[in-house]
This record gives sequence, C-alpha cells and structure tokens, in this order.
Amino acid sequence: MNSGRSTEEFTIEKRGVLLIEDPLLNKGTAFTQEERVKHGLLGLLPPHVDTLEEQEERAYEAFCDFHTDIDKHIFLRQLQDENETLFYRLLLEHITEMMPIVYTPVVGLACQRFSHIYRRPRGIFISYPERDSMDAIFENIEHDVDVIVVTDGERILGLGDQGVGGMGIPIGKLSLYTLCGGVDPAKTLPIVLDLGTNNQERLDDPRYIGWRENRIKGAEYDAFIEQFVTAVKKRFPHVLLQWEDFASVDAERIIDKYRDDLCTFNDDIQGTAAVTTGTILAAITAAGGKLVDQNIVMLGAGSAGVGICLQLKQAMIDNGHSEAEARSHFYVIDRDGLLHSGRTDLDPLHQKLAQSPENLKGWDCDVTGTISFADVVRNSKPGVLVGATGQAGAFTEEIIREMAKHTNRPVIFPLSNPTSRAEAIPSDLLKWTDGKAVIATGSPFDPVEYNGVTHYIAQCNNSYIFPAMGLGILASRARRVTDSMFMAAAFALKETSPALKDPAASLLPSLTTIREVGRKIARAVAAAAIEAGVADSITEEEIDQRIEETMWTPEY
Ligand SMILES: O=C([O-])CC(=O)C(=O)O
Ligand SMILES: [Mg+2]
Repeated sequence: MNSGRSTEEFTIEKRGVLLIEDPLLNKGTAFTQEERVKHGLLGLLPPHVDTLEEQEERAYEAFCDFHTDIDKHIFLRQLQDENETLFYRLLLEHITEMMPIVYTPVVGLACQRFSHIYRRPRGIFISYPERDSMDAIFENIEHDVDVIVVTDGERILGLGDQGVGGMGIPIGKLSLYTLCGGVDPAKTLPIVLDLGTNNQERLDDPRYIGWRENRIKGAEYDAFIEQFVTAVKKRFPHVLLQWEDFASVDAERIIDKYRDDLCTFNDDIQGTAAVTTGTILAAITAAGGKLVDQNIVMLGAGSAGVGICLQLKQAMIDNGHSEAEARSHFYVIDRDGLLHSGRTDLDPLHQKLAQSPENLKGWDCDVTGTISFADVVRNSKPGVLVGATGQAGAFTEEIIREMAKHTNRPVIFPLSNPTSRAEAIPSDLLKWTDGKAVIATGSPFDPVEYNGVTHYIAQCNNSYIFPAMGLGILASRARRVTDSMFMAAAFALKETSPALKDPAASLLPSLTTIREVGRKIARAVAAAAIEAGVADSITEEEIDQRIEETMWTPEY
C-alpha cells in the first residue's frame, strides 16, 4: 500500500514556509517536534502536535459550521489546496455526505460561479492565445503525471457552456480518482482548454477570469486539440488522458481520432455507457428479466445517450443477437423524434441506432414523419427508459403512467445532471408507478418512502467507473483503452449490485464501499487490457499486487 509521502523524500527541496504551503507535503499541526526542528518549521506552527484523526475532527467541525452547499464546497476546495492528506482523510470518513459537495451536484454550481469563488490556481489553464506555448506550459509541471482530466468547458454536466469555469469538473473528477480509485493525488493533473465561451452571462460578467471571446470552432479548434495532444504525448508519453464535458460533436470526433494514438477515453461517452450498462443489467436481473428481451427507450441522442445504447447493443450481440435484432430493441429519440431509417438527417453514428420501418409496422401513429416520445412509449412498450437530455421534467406523469401499464417493474433512469436537470425525481416516479419503478439517477437522491417501503436510489454516475478504470489501467500499465475494458468494467460493476441478492436494496453498492468496488472493477479492467493485447501479460496475483501498490491511502 502506498501511503503518504516520506518526509525524507521532499525536505531536500522544501523547508519552512514553502513546505507548509505545499498541499501535497503539508501536515500542518501534525508535523512532529522532530520534523519541526529538522525542516525549519520552529515557531511557524502552534505548539500542540495533532494526530491526523484530531485534525480530521477539527476540519469536520469547521465543515459543519457552513450552512450552504457552495460554502461547504469552497471550504473543502481550500482544504484540498492546503493539505491533501487531510482533505482525503476527511472525505473518506464522510464520503456519503461530502461526495455531493466536491462532485455532482454542487460542483455544477461551483463551475457556474467559478470566477466569483476563485481562490488560488490548481492544474493548468491553456488558453487559445497561448496555444503556441503548450510545451512551455507543460514544462512548468515538474512532477510525474499518471492521469489527466481535460475539459473545454462547453457542456458542463447539463448546464451547458461555462467557459473557463469548467475547470471545476477536472478538479472534481480527479478528486474522485483519488477518493474512489486510490490514485496518488500527486500524479493527477486537471486541465482546462480555454477556447472562449458563448455564454453571454459569463462574457458580460466583470469578474469572469477566462479568455473573454466567443468560442473558437472548426479547423482552428481541431488544430488546437491536435497541438494539445501532441504536447501531452511529448511531456507525458504514458499518461491516461480523460476527456470530459465537451460538446457531443467534438467529444465524438476527438475520441475517434485519438483512441488508437494514446491511452485515452471519453468519460461522458464511455464511462457513462459502462455505468449505465452495469446498472441496467443489475436492474433487469433484479426484476427477473433478461437484457435480450428488453425494449429500451433512450430520450436524448447526445454522446452519452448514444454511448449507452451502443454498449447495451454490443452486450446483446455478445449474448447471441444479430446486429439487426439487437438494434430493433433500441428506440432513441432526439429533438426531432425517434431515430429511424426514414430520416435523412442522421449521421453515420446515429444511423447505427435507427429503427427500421418493418419494426414500426402496426404503430398507431404516422411512422413516416416525426415520431414523438409519447408515440414511442405507447407503441414500443419499453421495459427500460433512460434520460440523457439535460431537460428537467422530460419524463412526464402521462408518459410514465403509460409505460407502467405495460410492464411489471419499469426500469427508469433519469440520468441528467445536476439534480436541477433530472428528467424526473424518484418520489414522483414511485408515485406514478405505484411503487413499482426500479430507479437510478445521475445525481444523488435520498431514499424515498412509498406505501411503507423504503426505496434506495442508486446514483448511476460514471464515478463508479472512471476511478476504477484508472486504477486498472495504471496497475496493468495498459497502453490503450479498449471497448472491451469498458464492457468488463460494466459486468464487474453489475456483480457488485446489492439488488441481485435483495430486491429492496439499492441497484448500486453504497459509497462507503467504493474503494472495494473499485478494486474489483480494476481487476476486471486489467484482465481485459491483457486479453486485448494492450497490456503486458501478468498473472492475477500480480494484478492484485500492483493494484495494492497503486492504491494511495491518506496517511502521514
Ligand atoms: O460528472 C458527472 O456527475 C457525470 C458526468 O460526467 C456528466 O454529467 O457530465
Ligand atoms: Mg461529464
């Protein structure tokens, strides 16, 4: 187990105030008397020497003194910038309470208010005017980096374009790499690519700290991304590069272009697809059904919606369905209605999910024009309904009641993020389905009491996948990220579902077990990487040993 950093390792370079100001090395009041003498800290700290536990208790007391979520977020981010060991220890002790504060949903608000709550820099900012200085920017990062999360801030959760404020997301995601996946925080690097913003509110805000121009698009955008990838490969040839919260069209184009070029994946497409596949598999099994028998309606055909359907379709094919048979189970709806092969506006990706006219025979609506969400639910009688639209309230009472007429245990996943964007809230879904709905959401929700039964709502969020994916990739030293690694992650996640043993339990394990769940998924990911030939062959014991060596624990 990799815990803390030995004081000896760093003090050659840092002493005194510089040591206390480095969040990766600082122990604050926990520096021992001997360390205080040795490292030039005498008089710089109050006399009492705390244990990490005592520091954690003091920090928790301070956390509880804040009354708004954004203030709690600011407090935790400041603690992270002061003392990372203490920050992660506090988070691990209070994970259920604090994950929503450092991550979704509160991180969404933190991105919107980034320029107002800004305190000090973390990670790197690459703005369009500095595009020719990327090598120099990377030179300023002196430490080794294992994982980068990068955004261009254009599609932050379901909140749209936040410009440079999008930086909150790579910071939050990398906190989860450490919290849930045990990745050493010293080896992580958040990056925002600031290509401007089209968010007028941000542009008009005198406090805005990004590059105050409209977004660069087209060939210049692609050239910038190419420069960025080249600079990353040059400075950190073995890094894992995660793309996060790009607009769908860019997200898809970028990952298609670079997936075979370095160790990289897009979390919104692949991470979201894997967690949803794993959770839907658990839901269907818990409800006594089989994936291959389900009709699945997906509301939203952005990169997340498409990614989920393509992975589930592949799971059906792996189960013996032909491509055409598998495709006939998916009803994907964009702003112009159902994707079907009669439509002339579909790009090649969306054509992979278009319904054939034969499958729409006998429908009670005109199937040559726009086919609405309500038409689809009434006619296809889905067992599974997933929302990835960013539109609050898109799952209306009428539609949910219609769905519930045709299936015993409707599986309903309003995945949009943050909470304010959810397609429906769990208490309504349970009311409209008379308690029958099997639910998972993108943001966290409290348990719901309905007719004397407590329903635990799983948070079907890619946080169950990407930190574990990172751990598996680091442990296996994988050189590329394959779809088979995501499929392995999805199936490994399914196996951890408490609902497989107890139908009243949540579909996904409690956050308090997230590191254990992460280990299991990481093992499956590492094995799949070896199987795919993108990692050197090692035994299961060696994988386990490497996972333990990689896992960082917040201790001094
Ligand atoms: O960050 C989250 O909670 C999930 C996610 O990737 C997104 O909504 O873009
Ligand atoms: Mg995202």
